[in-house]
Amino acid sequence: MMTSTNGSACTSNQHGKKNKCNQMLQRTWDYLEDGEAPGTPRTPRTSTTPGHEKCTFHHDLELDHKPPTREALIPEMSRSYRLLLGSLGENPDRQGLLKTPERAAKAMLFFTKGYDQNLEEVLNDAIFDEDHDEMVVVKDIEMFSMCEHHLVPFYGKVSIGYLPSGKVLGLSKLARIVEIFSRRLQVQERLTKQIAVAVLKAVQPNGVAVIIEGTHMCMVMRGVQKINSKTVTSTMLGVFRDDQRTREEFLKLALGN
Ligand SMILES: Nc1nc2c(ncn2[C@@H]2O[C@H](COP(=O)(O)OP(=O)(O)OP(=O)(O)O)[C@@H](O)[C@H]2O)c(=O)[nH]1
Repeated sequence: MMTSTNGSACTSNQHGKKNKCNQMLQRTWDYLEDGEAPGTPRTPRTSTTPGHEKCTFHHDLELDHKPPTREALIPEMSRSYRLLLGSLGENPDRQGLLKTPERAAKAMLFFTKGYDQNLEEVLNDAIFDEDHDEMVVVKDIEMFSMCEHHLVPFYGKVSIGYLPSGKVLGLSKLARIVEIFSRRLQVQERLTKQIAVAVLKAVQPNGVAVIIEGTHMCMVMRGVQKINSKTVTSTMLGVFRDDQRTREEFLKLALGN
């Protein structure tokens, strides 16, 4: 993990592109104003259950806030895994498999625990006023997610950069943002964008850049079985999108050894 300060970092002011950057950021802000959590499907909230107003998990699933906790899902999930074992021709009552449905249910809840987190709670107000307007990069953040097409893992590393505009974010919070959105059923492209938009929402910087390098087990263990293939996705917002030098500096810092 690193924070990089480089005297040659460019800002939107230096390159006279502030208006263009602002337009880009404004479009992203318009997008944010529609949704409570970045990337959350814009479905109408149906529940008024007190205490669950910010519950993106139930929002995502369009449930009416029942059951009240994710743990309450375990019995039904366990029953589903038991059926699955039977479908595989296994005997779910044999000694080695007796607790497997419940273990599998708990594991799946862990793999998708991001549904139960929201940005505000995770940030915990660790946003600091700071007169620092040069690039901050945290690179090689480990990421584990679940492919929404095959329900198998994809994993890799995430690098995040932003150009502060009066506020900086606690460094660990960048990694926590990765956890919120990776611990869900995902596609890599959406994950990349959600992370970038969350950083934008948190500190309203002059720009955000996110790059993810992922290995998809659905392409490794099955299907096309290409064990060395890697998928690289990026999202560039604000000055990172508009200014080539800024983008190049980020890529050098994020991808360089
Ligand atoms: N764009 C994108 N595609 C993904 C991601 N994860 C998995 N996929 C792809 O989703 C596609 C699903 O294709 P289908 O043809 O419906 O499913 P399939 O028969 O299992 O496909 P194969 O994997 O080619 O065997 C595959 O091409 C996967 O590689 C992701 O994060 N982003």
